[in-house]
Amino acid sequence: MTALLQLERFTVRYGRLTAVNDVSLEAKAGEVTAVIGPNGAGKTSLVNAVMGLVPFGGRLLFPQWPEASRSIEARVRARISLVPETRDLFGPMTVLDNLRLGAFAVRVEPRFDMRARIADIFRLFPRLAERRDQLANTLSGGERQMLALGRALMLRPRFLMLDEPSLGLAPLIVAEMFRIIAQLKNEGVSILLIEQNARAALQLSDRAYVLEGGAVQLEGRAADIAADRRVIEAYLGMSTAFSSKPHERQIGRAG
Ligand SMILES: Nc1ncnc2c1ncn2[C@@H]1O[C@H](COP(=O)(O)OP(=O)(O)OP(=O)(O)O)[C@@H](O)[C@H]1O
Repeated sequence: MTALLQLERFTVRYGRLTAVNDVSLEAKAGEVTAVIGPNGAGKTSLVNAVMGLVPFGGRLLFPQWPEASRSIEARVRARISLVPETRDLFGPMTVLDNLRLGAFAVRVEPRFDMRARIADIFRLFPRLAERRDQLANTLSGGERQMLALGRALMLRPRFLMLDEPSLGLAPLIVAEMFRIIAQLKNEGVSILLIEQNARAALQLSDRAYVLEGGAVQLEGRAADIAADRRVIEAYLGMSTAFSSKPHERQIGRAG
């Protein structure tokens, strides 16, 4: 399948600290590509640099949209979207206005229909519809994550990057979030998924990369990575968000 994103010897440095070291990675069309790894592995640095928010070394290519690697604006115009770990909502603005801003870059396109797009998002997240006039900074953690994802979807992204969509969410909301990511995948959105919740990420991914200390330690089909003894010991032993045993579930901040 065709690659949407190709990284070659991709490196991110902050002064003397190398956060991402010589990473080669490919994300293919129609697939979910997961990047898992512990705190400080370089996952956020990687995805922020791919979006153009942080400088990088090495090669970054969007083979289908060569112009997209030039600037953040060009990436957005190519309908590449990032939901950052920090959510970055416009706190003093309403849910509705945050969604409208998500389509800012494409609102002049022919046949653009703001109402239809907002209706799509509200179908996906009925909770947001109920809170359409509420200010973003008064939403719960789970609602904020829904709004951040909804805002990114206003672009109708062809390539969606999600940085820790389950972070800080209660187990039920985490399950809901992964259900929606699976639905987006079924609708044909190509996704780069950064996650610490390795079990859930590997379940819905096609390919996966394990990042540690800024470098790729393992890569392959998600099913093979999930069956790898080192991954089971390091990442899957305690990651039990979907465990059927309540006492094993992760304790998350209430959504
Ligand atoms: N702006 C920055 N300036 C200096 N160092 C940074 C900066 N951002 C990140 N780092 C460092 O780079 C390394 C990788 O951080 P990064 O946030 O990319 O990791 P991560 O895998 O996303 O971690 P987490 O899962 O905890 O979010 C860390 O050692 C971090 O302290």
